[in-house]
Amino acid sequence: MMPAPTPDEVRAAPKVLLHDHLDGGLRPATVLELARANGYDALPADDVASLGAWFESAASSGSLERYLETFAHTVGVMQDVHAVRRVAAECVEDLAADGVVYAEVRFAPELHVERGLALDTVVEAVLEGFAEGVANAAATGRRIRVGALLTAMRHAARSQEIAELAIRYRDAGVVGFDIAGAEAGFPPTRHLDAFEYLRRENAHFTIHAGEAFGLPSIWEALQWCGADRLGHGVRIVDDVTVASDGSVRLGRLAAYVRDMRIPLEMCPSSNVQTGAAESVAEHPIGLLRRLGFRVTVNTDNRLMSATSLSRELSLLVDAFGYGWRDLRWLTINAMKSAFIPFDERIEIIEGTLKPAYAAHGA
Ligand SMILES: O=c1[nH]cnc2c1ncn2[C@@H]1O[C@H](CO)[C@@H](O)[C@H]1O
Ligand SMILES: [Zn+2]
Repeated sequence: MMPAPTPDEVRAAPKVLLHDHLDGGLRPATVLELARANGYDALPADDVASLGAWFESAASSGSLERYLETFAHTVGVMQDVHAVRRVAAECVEDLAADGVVYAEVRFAPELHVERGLALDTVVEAVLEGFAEGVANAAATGRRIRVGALLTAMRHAARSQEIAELAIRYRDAGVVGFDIAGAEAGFPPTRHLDAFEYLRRENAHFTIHAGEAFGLPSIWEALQWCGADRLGHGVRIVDDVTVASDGSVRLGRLAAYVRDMRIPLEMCPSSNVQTGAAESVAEHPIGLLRRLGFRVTVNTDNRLMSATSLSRELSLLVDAFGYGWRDLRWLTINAMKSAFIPFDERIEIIEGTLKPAYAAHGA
């Protein structure tokens, strides 16, 4: 038996992150500083430790709707170019320090226009911040590549506009599109026009589905909207039957997801906080990985879950006894599922990921 990967080793290993929200990953100290600088006076705590603890506990309500309420305070301090750019730069620095070599970071431009910013300005500020973060990381010897995903809010009606924005910036660092927000009552087909437009533009998108609502949401996301990947997708297990003798039967939707290698952007800690999973040990990721679904591991919101990608992976090492081969498989799954061009994905897999995991015997 190979020794289990330690938290330090997992942090040092190159990792790939597909599902991380910019407005869910601020440093608590930055939230405080920006609030002071912008006159945002609604923060629930006024020191770094209590504010960090507040986010994690307020987000652990067992409901997605209550979890999402905590974003009022991060979005609240991200309403000017300086703040947005700073948060984006720090995000990349933090991911690079955690050993992430490729990340797709998402945000909803429409949430950052309360004080008059134009949508284009928000996107440009984020992209500039990413470039700054990449340069700062390089100065400390860490190489990371970052792409942006533009998110439209599913309860709102701006998805077509946001999809057009994603296409406008596709050659400047935006690699895809997403919808997020409360899932129950807001099915993906509400935004069918935007998805059809993106498909005509040969663009990529993922859809938050199967997190706080079940199979119909996943089915619409794939079969009506044409999503390339699923944000979370945990409820796909509702279409998997495990008999008492251990034999497994997949329903038609689960079979489609596995057969078509649809990437599942799974976020263990976030799912426990919103009640989508009972605990990390009982997270469907264990079963889905065993069955060979294209599982990827993600952070969702590092601030609200007080986590990092290496921590999420280490939680799985503890819960499921994952070793280096499992970590390599999850990481390569994620890189294969990225929205950048095929040749660039292969280069990261062959040039960076495989050699590093081979050094651990995987
Ligand atoms: O796990 C999630 N499920 C659904 N929506 C989410 C999740 N995490 C964050 N957001 C929503 O996405 C917006 C843009 O980043 C956030 O403001 C939050 O409202
Ligand atoms: Zn999410």
